[in-house]
Amino acid sequence: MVNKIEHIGIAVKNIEDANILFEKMLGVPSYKMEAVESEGVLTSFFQTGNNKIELLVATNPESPIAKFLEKKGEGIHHIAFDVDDIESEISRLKKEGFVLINEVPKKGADNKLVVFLHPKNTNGVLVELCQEIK
Ligand SMILES: C[C@@H](C(=O)O)C(=O)SCCNC(=O)CCNC(=O)[C@H](O)C(C)(C)COP(=O)(O)OP(=O)(O)OC[C@H]1O[C@@H](n2cnc3c(N)ncnc32)[C@H](O)[C@@H]1OP(=O)(O)O
Ligand SMILES: [Co+2]
Repeated sequence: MVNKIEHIGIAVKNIEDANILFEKMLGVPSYKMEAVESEGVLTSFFQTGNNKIELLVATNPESPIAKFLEKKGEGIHHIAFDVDDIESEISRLKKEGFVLINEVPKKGADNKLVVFLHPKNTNGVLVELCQEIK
């Protein structure tokens, strides 16, 4: 079962500038910055009530964020849903015919295991499922 929107990922070109902008907008500073080498990203997190905003900048040219910025420009990149049991969600969604980009959960940012659903089969929305690592 999906609990809630955990975060919304936003692709940006310059994370320092975006940090200043989002701090002004939300009235709170970024609470953490974390690089995820396997994804080629540097992230910055803002708490917004029960949910978060994740700013993402590319750290190498092969990064999904670099490709996204090239094709679409800055903007909303993905929606992440919080789940209790990522393995059971993976089997449920596979049975429902969804295409997973990775079937084995990988380590994401902010202490999470993550998998992605391909946007081609989800009305053009890149969906991330994440489970807290306990
Ligand atoms: C750290 C972690 C965390 O929160 O813990 C994160 O969020 S990491 C966040 C960064 N990591 C990821 O995004 C990992 C999962 N993403 C991927 O594997 C990739 O970005 C894909 C989604 C498979 C797209 O790959 P790639 O750009 O190489 O393929 P492609 O250019 O052929 O794109 C295939 C089609 O998907 C579209 N497409 C690409 N990225 C998209 C996005 N974010 N939202 C919606 N559509 C998107 C393209 O426009 C294209 O559509 P057309 O065919 O119509 O032209
Ligand atoms: Co994310």
